[in-house]
Amino acid sequence: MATPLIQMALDSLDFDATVALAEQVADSVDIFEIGTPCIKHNGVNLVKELRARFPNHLLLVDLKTMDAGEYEATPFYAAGADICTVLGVSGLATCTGVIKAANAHGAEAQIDLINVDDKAACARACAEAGAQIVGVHTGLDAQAAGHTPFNDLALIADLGLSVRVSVAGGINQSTVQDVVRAGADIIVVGAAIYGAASPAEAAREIRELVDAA
Ligand SMILES: O=C(CO)[C@H](O)[C@H](O)COP(=O)(O)O
Repeated sequence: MATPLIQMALDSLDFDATVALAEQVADSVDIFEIGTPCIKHNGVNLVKELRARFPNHLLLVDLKTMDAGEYEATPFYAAGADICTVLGVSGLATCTGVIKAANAHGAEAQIDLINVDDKAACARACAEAGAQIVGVHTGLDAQAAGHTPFNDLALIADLGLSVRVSVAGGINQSTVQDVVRAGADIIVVGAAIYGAASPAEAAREIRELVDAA
């Protein structure tokens, strides 16, 4: 199995702080995620800025699209996004719209399974529709209520679908090797890096743990 990719979630609202944080952790991560609050606050110009500064990193825009999939995602792919996210709860028509926009730009669509009741059925349907990535995701509010993504990751990874599986939701130094072993292809880390005293050092630790798993 290939070494999983590490995705750093940039969840600040501040444009300059987001760019500065990306600079600090760039050596240790593969994908920059522009988090949902961040992209809503800063818009497509932040995609262009990160694309220009980091031509060799993948760029995920966490749109969490809920409707008008193709229309909403198209300008972000055009600005340089490699991956945009769409909510599985939006339904297949919206997911298919984002997949269509991704394909038109030689890019990828990620279906976020957050709050989907039947995650296996949604993942299967979206894989059949051509999605490249499904995201197992315990959001920040669900984390605050004590939830974790680990059981859902095992469920989705064990389906053996022809999509990559991403996992997000409070992953940190003590759990990152477990999610590698559970079959995650993309590991998302936000607070464990940006909330650390040294984000650069925390990102290095995560990299070493993933590489050693
Ligand atoms: O998409 C998100 C919230 O909806 C976060 O970016 C994602 O959960 C990663 O952050 P953390 O590691 O802090 O959970």
